[in-house]
Amino acid sequence: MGYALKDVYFSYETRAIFSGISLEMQSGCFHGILGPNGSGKTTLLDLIAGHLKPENGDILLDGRCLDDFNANELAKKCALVPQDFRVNFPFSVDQVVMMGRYPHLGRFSAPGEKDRELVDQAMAATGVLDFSRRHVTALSGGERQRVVFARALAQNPSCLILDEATSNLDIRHTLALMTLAADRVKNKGLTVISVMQDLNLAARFCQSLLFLKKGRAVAHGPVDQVFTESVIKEVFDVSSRVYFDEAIHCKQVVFLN
Ligand SMILES: Nc1ncnc2c1ncn2[C@@H]1O[C@H](COP(=O)(O)OP(=O)(O)OP(=O)(O)O)[C@@H](O)[C@H]1O
Repeated sequence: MGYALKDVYFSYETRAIFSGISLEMQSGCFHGILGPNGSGKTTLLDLIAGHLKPENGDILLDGRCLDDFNANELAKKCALVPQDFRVNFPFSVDQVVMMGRYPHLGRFSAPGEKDRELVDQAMAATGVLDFSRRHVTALSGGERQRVVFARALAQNPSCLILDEATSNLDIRHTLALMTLAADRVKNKGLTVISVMQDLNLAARFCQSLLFLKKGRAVAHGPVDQVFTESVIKEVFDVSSRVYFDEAIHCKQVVFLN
């Protein structure tokens, strides 16, 4: 189970982004999506999160067409951490993270003890507890990104969709959040689908990689099979050396251009 795209077409007005893409992303796995700027990565995430609708073709989640889920059902299953999150209203950090619980609350019910507990756990895991009373409008980019990550964790989804979710984070917080996501994949069966710009981070934390170029899946499969110099050359037009790094037990790349 997981996501299946079947012959999906999508355009922004007259600009075709996907012209019949088909692929599967298994549940309980850490998937990375890589590709040059403009290759369709964010568009793909918006399609699988149900924010955009395909013109043609189907997107299935656990065997069920996305169109058949209502917004609340989908929000219980998937949480998206977008590339850029801005709010103009001065909500506190705590309030924003609690928003992750809204899909789980009854229509007129207030958050209960369990909701509070999940919010506190999510804030602790992302290191935002120290500034939980501050306004999100007054945070740095990296602090705000961790708050949005915490909101997604509080949502307690079976699928976490990350759009360059660590792009503003320092290396310590980047490694901490990637490790947290990978641990939940391993121990709790979470599915993670993450757009990443950093190839080495992707090779280290993902189990499966999808390389997109101009809306086409150039390579898709286990890291060991698709993380190669020839795929990187074809997708990014950059020469590289891929090697196995003994210190972290995974493939890594250095760029030669
Ligand atoms: N709302 C929109 N209207 C029209 N064109 C759009 C819109 N959003 C994105 N595009 C175009 O669609 C293409 C794919 O965009 P997308 O954001 O999916 O790329 P991406 O791979 O995520 O890029 P990046 O690495 O720069 O974030 C780009 O050429 C972009 O200019």
